[in-house]
Amino acid sequence: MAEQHSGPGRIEDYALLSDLRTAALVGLDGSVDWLCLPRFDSPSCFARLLGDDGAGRWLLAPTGTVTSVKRRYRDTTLVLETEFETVDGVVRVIDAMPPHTDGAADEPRLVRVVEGVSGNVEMRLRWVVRFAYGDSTPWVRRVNKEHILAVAGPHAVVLRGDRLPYRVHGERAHEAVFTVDEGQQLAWSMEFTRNPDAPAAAVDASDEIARTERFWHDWQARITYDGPHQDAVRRSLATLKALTYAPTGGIVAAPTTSLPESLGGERNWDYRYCWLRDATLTLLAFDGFGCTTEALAWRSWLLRAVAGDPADLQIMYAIDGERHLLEWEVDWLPGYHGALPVRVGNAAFQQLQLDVYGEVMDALHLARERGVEESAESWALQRGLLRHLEEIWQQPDKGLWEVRGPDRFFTHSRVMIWVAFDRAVRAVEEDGLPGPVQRWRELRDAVHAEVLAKGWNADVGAFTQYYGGRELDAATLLIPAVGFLPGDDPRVVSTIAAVEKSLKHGDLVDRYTTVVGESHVDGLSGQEGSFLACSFWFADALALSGRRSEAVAMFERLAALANDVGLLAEEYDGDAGRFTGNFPQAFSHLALVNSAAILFGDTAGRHERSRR
Ligand SMILES: OC[C@H]1O[C@H](O[C@H]2O[C@H](CO)[C@@H](O)[C@H](O)[C@H]2O)[C@H](O)[C@@H](O)[C@@H]1O
Repeated sequence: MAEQHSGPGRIEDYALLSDLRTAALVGLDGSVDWLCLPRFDSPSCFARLLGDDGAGRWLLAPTGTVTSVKRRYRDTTLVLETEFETVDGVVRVIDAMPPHTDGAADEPRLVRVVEGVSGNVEMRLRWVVRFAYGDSTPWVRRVNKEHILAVAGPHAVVLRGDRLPYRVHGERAHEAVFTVDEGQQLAWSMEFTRNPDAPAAAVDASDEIARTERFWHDWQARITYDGPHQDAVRRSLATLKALTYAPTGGIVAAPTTSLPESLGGERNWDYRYCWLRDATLTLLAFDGFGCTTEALAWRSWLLRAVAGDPADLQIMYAIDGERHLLEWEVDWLPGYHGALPVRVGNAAFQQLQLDVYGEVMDALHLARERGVEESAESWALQRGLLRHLEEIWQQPDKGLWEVRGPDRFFTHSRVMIWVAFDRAVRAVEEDGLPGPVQRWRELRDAVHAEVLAKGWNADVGAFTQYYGGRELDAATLLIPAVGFLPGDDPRVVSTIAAVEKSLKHGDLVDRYTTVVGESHVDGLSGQEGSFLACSFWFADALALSGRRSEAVAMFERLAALANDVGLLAEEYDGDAGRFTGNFPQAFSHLALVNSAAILFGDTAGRHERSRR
């Protein structure tokens, strides 16, 4: 009984399911501890991840002692198999969320099947539904022999299955205990419904699992990568696809909120939104591996989201393009192992982060280079963005790390402003698109000179985090990757050495220093884990500076940090040997695939072409 009421597992204990509209996290203990319905950014119906049993969960696991658990996705798909070994035998739980396909009028559904592999194993199904991030206990009733309905206000789910649970005396929970014999198969499905009085008809769980498997196999067949580390690259690409909201093409940074960047700390953020930075980099990753459809879908999303006045550009939007992501604290949830606050919404939507202009221009430029035809609307949008950038580029900003401290002239932001004007010039020179190329050339050259004069600090021997400062920032490792300077430029080589000395611990690289009393640049207390994307960027910078074999070895060690099913969180706490931050995170996975492209693909040419 104690286990039933305990808190969530380690972050690395979770596996991801997604139907391309929302996602679930399933623990090694067989418990679905996170699910928001019907969208990634909807309120949760299972939130044990940020609390305990009372915040909602769906457990399906042996009642007795489990002697070992093995887990895997079927091939490169998102059909998850968890095998529990007990003294009485072995059972396999199969979990899947059938993907939404274009135009289908289906609703999100989670399918769970248990198969008896050997012996006779007693299982417990415990179903605790709490809507509104654990705040709303539904009215649960057995409508007929086939289904149970849980309803509270606007939220409703239907549970169907071979062994429906009963209300546990004295608890707001439902349970079924039953034995699964060798060769036996039992199935359940839980579906979101907008019409509790007439929910959609029952489905066949095996068919739904087969459909899910087929979808992911077909999707993987489009990936063109045939280099080394296929498993890691394909799992990362599938994870990025799984974070895509199919109805609009928007991409969430992660499916979770408030998994802490430092265990027990306050650096807890809601990532269930579409950042232009993260989404743009994801687009590049997709496009580099043959997923042009996703690239086009994202470009349409961008055109819709940014439509209107370029001065209104935000750095992030909701997955449907909604602009207001007001941040609030869920004060009734205890947080992941006590890490408070739990936040919903993200105040960063109002920040000025100038790097975003460079990322958008770079992504659309590379898409053109790879044969994605430019559209009139898309080029008009880019010209509008550049017009606005011409007016604001001399302002300080919050930088790519979205600091909550004062605005500064962050070196990385300034480099990315250069990227924006550089790609504009090249659109005219190389692709024949119309525009005021001479003005853009002058701006490009002015920013370049400014960064070399103010971002480079000869005393420190590095490009610093912001003009006039002495602190370092791993984002400066991107300088060769975007073509601002060649990888073998002495200032780049020296910056790599400085980052190595101050921000790198083993293979793990911090974003910047968070030592209290030093910089306070981010305006937050406490420290954080090392940022996995920065760790991959370090490997990229090594490769681009000519140290390829070291880079490959580092890439391999970093890729090995993924959990048993190939997933990466935002950060890694090297001391605790644990994942921290939201999970799985697009930034980390796209850094992995971009590194693979640099190390094992033909993308190196991109950097050559980008040099001035
Ligand atoms: O750590 C402080 C900031 O953390 C979040 O931002 C980070 O995640 C974003 C999404 O992956 C990424 O685009 C950004 O570069 C990261 O710093 C959070 O969203 C911010 O509100 C917070 O200030």
